[in-house]
Amino acid sequence: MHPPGADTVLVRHGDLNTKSTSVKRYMEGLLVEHLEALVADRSVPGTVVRVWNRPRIETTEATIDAAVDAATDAFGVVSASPCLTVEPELSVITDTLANIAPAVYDGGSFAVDARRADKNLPFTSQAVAEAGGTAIWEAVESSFEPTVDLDDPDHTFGVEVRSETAYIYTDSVAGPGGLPLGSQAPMVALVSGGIDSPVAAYELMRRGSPVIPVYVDLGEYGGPDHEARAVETVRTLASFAPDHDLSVYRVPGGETVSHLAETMEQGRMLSLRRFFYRIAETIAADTGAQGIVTGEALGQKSSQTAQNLAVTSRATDLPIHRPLLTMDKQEIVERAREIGTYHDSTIPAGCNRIAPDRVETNGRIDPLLAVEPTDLFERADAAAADATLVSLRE
Ligand SMILES: Nc1ncnc2c1ncn2[C@@H]1O[C@H](COP(=O)(O)OP(=O)(O)OP(=O)(O)O)[C@@H](O)[C@H]1O
Repeated sequence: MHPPGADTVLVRHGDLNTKSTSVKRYMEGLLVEHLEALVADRSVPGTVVRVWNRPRIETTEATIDAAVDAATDAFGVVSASPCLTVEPELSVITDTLANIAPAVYDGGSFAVDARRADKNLPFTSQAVAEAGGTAIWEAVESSFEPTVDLDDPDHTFGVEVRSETAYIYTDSVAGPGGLPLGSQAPMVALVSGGIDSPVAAYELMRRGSPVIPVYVDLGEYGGPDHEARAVETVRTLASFAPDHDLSVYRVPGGETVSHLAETMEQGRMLSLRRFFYRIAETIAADTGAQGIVTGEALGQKSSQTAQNLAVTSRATDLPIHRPLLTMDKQEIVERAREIGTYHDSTIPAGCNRIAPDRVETNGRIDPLLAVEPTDLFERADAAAADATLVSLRE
């Protein structure tokens, strides 16, 4: 809940603080641009102000919650607080705390968490905490029996005093953390539209890599809503990145998928993954992407045993990033729900089964190469060359 009158969002970042001054300055610039794009895309009125260590969004009280949502969707943001801004004077700060306390305090323990960014101010953060605590106490004691708990309070009144302004807040909303989008090189994301691959793509975005989504059309094995699932999940990912183009590369793979199904029994699923990776590699070469991201998790499927990942990975020299490798399915599902891709991922796609009756769990490269179509990679290159772009803009 925001304090009455809050019209500014204070934005905190985390991993940027481990960087050198020049890198941090560059990344803060990216973060501010990204915040500006999110705020504009969601028609939140206001201005993003670039301040060393603490960017902020100045908006209105009516739109403060939407501004907090935008800030906490930005990659690199650890948390954001809707704030009141006042003069950095002790009496003004304590009066403000006394004014907002009755609206946000409804019993239980409280604490004042005071910080001072400017060491030249004529009062300490301890003085703010003590005077602020007294002011809050006196404002609510006629209606409640307040207690102070500095370790685990029910209510925290935050005060951050900087040389020009003091920020007063009662809530901190968690952001995704990570690094600003665009601070790392782009990656090709193989997106099937299932539950896992959109989460994997999101994780790379969270660490700063824009993704180039690639969906391989499986032809008669895909089912009527297979492509829709992929495109809709990417649309959700794109809502976190309005300043990046997430048009989907739709690659016609149906003919090769049918060929694999007709000509291979053992190893078919491994060759299919090798076909995907090779397509991704080709598109990466065209787009400057520096790696491939997939939704694979160790042992989740027969094609994802340690042996099979070793065999399939040999199809490309590019690094294959598997951010979900060690995650359990339930964790991935929870993540998909948080991000908002879960619903579209569970649209029944009506896929036909490609997997053979007896699945391979212990693949080895030489036996596989003996049965795999010799032109598999030429097929992948040709399919990638025939890709069409699905724009997400209506
Ligand atoms: N049709 C496809 N187009 C693009 N990439 C795909 C496709 N099918 C699978 N992949 C990639 O290969 C990975 C492993 O394939 P798998 O068969 O496990 O996918 P899935 O279960 O259909 O979907 P997901 O892994 O997204 O839940 C996926 O996470 C995804 O990165």
